[in-house]
Amino acid sequence: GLPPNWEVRHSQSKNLPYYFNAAEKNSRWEPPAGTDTEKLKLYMAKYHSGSLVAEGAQPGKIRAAHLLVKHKESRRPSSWREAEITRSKDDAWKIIQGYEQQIKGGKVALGELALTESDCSSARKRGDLGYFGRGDMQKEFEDAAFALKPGEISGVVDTASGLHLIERFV
Ligand SMILES: N=C(N)NCCC[C@H](NC(=O)[C@@H]1CCC/C1=C\[C@H](COP(=O)(O)O)NC(=O)[C@@H](N)Cc1ccccc1)C(N)=O
Repeated sequence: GLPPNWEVRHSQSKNLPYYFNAAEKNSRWEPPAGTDTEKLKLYMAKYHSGSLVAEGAQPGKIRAAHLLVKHKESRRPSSWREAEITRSKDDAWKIIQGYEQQIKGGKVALGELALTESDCSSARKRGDLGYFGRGDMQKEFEDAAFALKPGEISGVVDTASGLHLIERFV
């Protein structure tokens, strides 16, 4: 709800709601102090029902998380977990295949494992890479990610960074 005398109006030109005070005859873009923002968010969601897309989604972009296991042949054999990564590529394969079995066996979520095991800085965000489009990631990663349906998890993807498992969200 809004404080007394305030109402939400709609700006056709900007296709955005604005706040109008009938008593003071002034208007503003941001909600006046004392607005119950929880209800406001609900109102916004209802108001835009259907037209409100997930924040940040743009056509052609997807959102995914990954778990990266680097090895000594990685283009940058270092990470927040390990200053110098010396495991062999073979060992990295065994490790990430174990993770794949745990994840696809429903034992643990990819994001949960990424938190502690991923050699990418996105580990602290459970591997979440945010939205990205074609051209942002290395080709093998991009092709694998875009081939997934939302909610699906890839097999092991081999890039110059290392070995990845990818979970596509959107
Ligand atoms: N959102 C974007 N556009 N960020 C730029 C991505 C650059 C891109 N990266 C890759 O293709 C691989 C696959 C995913 C992560 C990644 C590699 C590396 C780890 O490997 P390394 O580079 O040490 O070899 N992690 C990153 O880049 C991180 N900034 C990803 C990230 C971390 C936190 C929040 C968001 C994104 C590339 N073209 O090299």
